[in-house]
Amino acid sequence: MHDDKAKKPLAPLRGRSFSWPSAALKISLIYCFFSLLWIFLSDSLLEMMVSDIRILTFLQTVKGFGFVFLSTLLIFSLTYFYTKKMHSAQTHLRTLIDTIPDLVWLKDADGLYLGCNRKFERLYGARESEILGRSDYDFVDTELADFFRRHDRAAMYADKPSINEEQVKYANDGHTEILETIKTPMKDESGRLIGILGVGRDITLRKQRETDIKVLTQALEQSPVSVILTDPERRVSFVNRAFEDTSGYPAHQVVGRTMEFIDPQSNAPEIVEQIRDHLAAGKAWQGEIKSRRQNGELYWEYAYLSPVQTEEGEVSHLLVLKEDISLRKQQEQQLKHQAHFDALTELPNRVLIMDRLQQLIRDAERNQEYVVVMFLDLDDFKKVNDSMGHDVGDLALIEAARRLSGAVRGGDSVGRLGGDEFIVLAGHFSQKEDVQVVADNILERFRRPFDLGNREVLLTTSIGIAIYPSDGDTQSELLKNADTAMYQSKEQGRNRYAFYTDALNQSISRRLQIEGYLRGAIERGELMLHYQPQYDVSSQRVTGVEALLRWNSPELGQVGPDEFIPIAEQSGLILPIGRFVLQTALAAAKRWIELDPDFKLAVNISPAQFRDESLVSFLQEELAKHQYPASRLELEITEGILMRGGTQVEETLAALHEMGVCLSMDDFGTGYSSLSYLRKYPVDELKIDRSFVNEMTVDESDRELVNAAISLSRGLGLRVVAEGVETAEQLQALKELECGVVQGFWLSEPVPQEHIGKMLERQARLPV
Ligand SMILES: Nc1nc2c(ncn2[C@@H]2O[C@H](COP(=O)(O)O[C@H]3[C@@H](O)[C@H](n4cnc5c(=O)[nH]c(N)nc54)O[C@@H]3COP(=O)(O)O)[C@@H](O)[C@H]2O)c(=O)[nH]1
Repeated sequence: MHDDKAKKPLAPLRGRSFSWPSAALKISLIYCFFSLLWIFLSDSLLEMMVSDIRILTFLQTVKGFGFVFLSTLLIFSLTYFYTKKMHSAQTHLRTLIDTIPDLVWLKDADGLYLGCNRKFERLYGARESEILGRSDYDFVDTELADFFRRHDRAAMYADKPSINEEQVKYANDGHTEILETIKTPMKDESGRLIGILGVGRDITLRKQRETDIKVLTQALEQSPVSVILTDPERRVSFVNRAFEDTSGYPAHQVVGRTMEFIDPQSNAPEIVEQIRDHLAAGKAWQGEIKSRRQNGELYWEYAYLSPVQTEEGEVSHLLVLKEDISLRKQQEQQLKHQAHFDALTELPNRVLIMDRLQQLIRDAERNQEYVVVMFLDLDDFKKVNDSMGHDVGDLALIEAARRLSGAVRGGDSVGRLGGDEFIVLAGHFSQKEDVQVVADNILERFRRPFDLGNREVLLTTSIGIAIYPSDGDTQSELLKNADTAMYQSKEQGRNRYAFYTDALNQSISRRLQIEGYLRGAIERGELMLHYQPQYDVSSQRVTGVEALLRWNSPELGQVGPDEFIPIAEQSGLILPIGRFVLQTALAAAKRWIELDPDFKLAVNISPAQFRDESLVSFLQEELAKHQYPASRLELEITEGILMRGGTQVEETLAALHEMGVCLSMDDFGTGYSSLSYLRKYPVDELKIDRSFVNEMTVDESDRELVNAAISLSRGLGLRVVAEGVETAEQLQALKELECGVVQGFWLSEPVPQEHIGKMLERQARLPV
């Protein structure tokens, strides 16, 4: 391999004469032929023509000069002709080598450059003449030069062309290329190895494309979306892993087979048709479809079907992308369900019920029928929730929903509006009277106690009924009016139903008006207190007063507390109002207690105030602020508060008692008048309701009841106050029954604050 000849550098590619031997031979032979011809012909001819030896000698000399001249001319012509021909052949070859976009070089067996083309010059940043006779080690780092050398040798040893890839950096401008290099061992005519011819082709772009295709293939393969590629006849040529995983079909079972993209059995015919039409027209289609897994299970997919076109516009493939959207569909279903159904009871919620009502109204309008809207509210549900906990409250709501659903006909709807409010919609009534049957049926079902976590609780419902078209012709109007009627049934004593009426509507409007104007009445200074004196029967002196709230509304005029206090109760306004009353009354009574240390201030406390957990601390603060003795304050509470009972009520009562605040049971005799409350709770006073006092002089039984109340109080050591004394006879009768304290219009109506001071100052006595 390493022979001496091979080591000798060959002429560079530029200027090398690869046809020189044959051209030289041709010239020599032609010259030889013509010379010999000349010699033979010219001498014979001269000898034939000239006999004179001198002339012959002269002519031969001339002929010799002529021969030299002609042969010189011939040699020049031939050399010129062949040199020109060779040069042009070389130039062509050179141009060819320099023009091809590949790198071309020739190295001897020792790795010394024998020639290279222009592109190669750029690689090493040197002229060919500077490269010749030098090796790669003179131009690139050792590692790369070793690499080149290794591959050169491999090709030479193998004695056949070898291909390898290499990355090179051009010395002229620093850019890099990936080359596919073909190294071919070069031999001379005798078959001796001269060296190695290298051709390096820039495959950077091809490589980049290959990488791109690889990445794309990997991306398709790893894509979470199912990818299917088919030919125009729907024969599958590729499916990715997501397709296999989602559909359950392994690739080998589908590739090569014809595939339908949509299952006509599971999808709407119009969708199937749409897809077929689109694809037939060479158009893309996208949308939701139902697909079937290999195991037969149906699932939702979002599909994108698109014809793939060649540059010429021919459909070469169909690309199908599909995403499993079953989970999203399921969530959508859930959301839809949540948007329309109550999570606890599974009943339709307000949105759906309003929708159904609208539908019922439309049907009823067409068929000249009635639609019934029943608004239901569970009575005392709050009590269940508060006393037994929300979990039990939830059980009660579920059971109520079950009972309501069982009480209506198949086509009727039961819904939950929220909290303990339900709605029943019943259509197709031809006469209003039938409505009562449904309402009675519902009430009947609530008569049985609810079994709530090992406790039996009686939970009734109040129903308000509005009927289309007489009570409204829109859903919202009917619902509002049914709600209004429901309040009416609550007020009428609960566990009953009430029909909506116009009068009812008016009373509700008034109620709403009052509530509206009552808001901010304190801040606007519209509320004030009057005080009604209470007289001690034995001393005949004013011993105390009852604080009574007055509201002078600029818009509504004087509104009585018996009208606005219940509204304040229901709207929650009673809390700030109640605080205002206590603060104002304590501020006024502070002066009165200075005039009479035994003076007693009575203030009405409503149930909502009593449920307010800050009542005790508020009172403590106010009593301290006004330096008013707790024992001189009396809170008038109704039996209702005690009836509701519960831990909070008991704790508040105990705390008030502890503070020394007196408790008076107001309106005694009108409610259940359960004597057990008097034993159970720390009550200090009974206030006999004015309805008994009013009648006691005309009705013996009322007199007896008053007598009984007084005796009971005496027996239990309680103070007794008779209210509503309107006549001298009534006062006399109470005196006879030895009633302790009296109060009433005959003695004094509720009066402004300044009157009380004057009364106390002049030590006003009972009118005789
Ligand atoms: N929670 C609060 N309730 C209050 C407050 N102020 C008043 N009220 C309650 O409103 C109801 C109506 O009160 P009012 O119109 O003030 O009537 C009181 C007296 O004016 C009336 N009364 C007194 N004597 C007579 C009489 O001889 N005849 C007659 N027809 N009425 C009379 O009785 C009402 C006082 O009743 P009572 O409270 O039961 O002692 C009423 O229920 C008030 O409690 C308040 O600030 N907070």
